[in-house]
Amino acid sequence: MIITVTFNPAIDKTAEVEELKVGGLNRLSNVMQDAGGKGVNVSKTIKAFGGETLCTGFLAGSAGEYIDHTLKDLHINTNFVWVEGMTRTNLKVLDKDMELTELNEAGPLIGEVEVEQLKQKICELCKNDSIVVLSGNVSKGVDTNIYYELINEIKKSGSRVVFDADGELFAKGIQAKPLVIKPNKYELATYFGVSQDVDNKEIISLAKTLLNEDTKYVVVSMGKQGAIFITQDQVILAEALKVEAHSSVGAGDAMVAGITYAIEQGYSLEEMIRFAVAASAGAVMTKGTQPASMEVVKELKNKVVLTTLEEN
Ligand SMILES: Nc1ncnc2c1ncn2[C@@H]1O[C@H](COP(=O)(O)OP(=O)(O)O)[C@@H](O)[C@H]1O
Ligand SMILES: O=P(O)(O)OC[C@H]1O[C@](O)(COP(=O)(O)O)[C@@H](O)[C@@H]1O
Repeated sequence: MIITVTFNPAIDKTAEVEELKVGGLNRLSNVMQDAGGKGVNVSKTIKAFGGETLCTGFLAGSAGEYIDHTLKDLHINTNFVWVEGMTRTNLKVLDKDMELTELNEAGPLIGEVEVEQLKQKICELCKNDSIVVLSGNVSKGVDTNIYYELINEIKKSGSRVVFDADGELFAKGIQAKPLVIKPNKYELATYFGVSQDVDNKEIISLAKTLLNEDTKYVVVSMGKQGAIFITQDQVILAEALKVEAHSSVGAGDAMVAGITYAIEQGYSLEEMIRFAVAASAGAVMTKGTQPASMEVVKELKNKVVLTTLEEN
């Protein structure tokens, strides 16, 4: 079972505008909304692959109810901790050139008691063959040490962790050595304090320092430039697929879902990469944060171009 944890889910509102005018009036078209947030998107994608998944995290108010119902309608198991306030709504605006502007709310304030409830719930849900995806921002009131603590607890139960966060959450979380880390290029550059224009050679040498006895995969996603998969034995560059883009929101989450599903299914590294890159390209082809179907992903995965950059 793949368990996803979303500390700060969101209704993702995606809308289009000809040209975004900062400080001006923008009239939006093609507005749509999805149940979102990083882990929620991962679960939606796993379900689209035919996998079994459960979503946990915090939900609040009518926006939380919308997310819970939407997931249940998709036959995704949910087991959230309900808190006071309102789950956030994040606005994603795409202009005619597919340039994306994201306006993400902070989310409800979470108290220590609720954090403890969620920690306990996650520990109860973990079986020794579970894979737990910890991804995304946390709301106010949650200590940035949270992922570090959770990864340690989850590993004690014998479960494996796939981790996708940024800033302090990332910096602290990776110290607990999750199985997989998926920073994007900018998150990696920020963590190491290097230029955002970092080249592939430097990305690889920095990412390699994050590998250890437990962290076996570091995946650096680079948007349209593809992704680099780094393990102790191999470094593989996967080009992004050239697809008709409708929304890149959720592409990273689809990649995380692809990696997680591949690990659960016991795919080879090459199959994992093909699957993850195809899943992310498939997500780009759909509007909003809708996942691509398994049929589309299977078709796309044969088109992924891989280059082995290093092999031991
Ligand atoms: N415009 C695009 N066309 C095709 N694939 C894309 C595009 N944008 C992203 N992807 C795929 O999605 C993956 C994750 O995207 P990225 O933007 O790096 O993640 P994140 O959302 O976590 O920042 C990329 O490695 C790539 O394979
Ligand atoms: O938790 P964060 O970092 O605020 O991100 C939340 C947002 O990220 C998303 O999960 C999309 O993430 P990606 O584009 O990185 O896949 C949205 O659904 C959501 O609004």
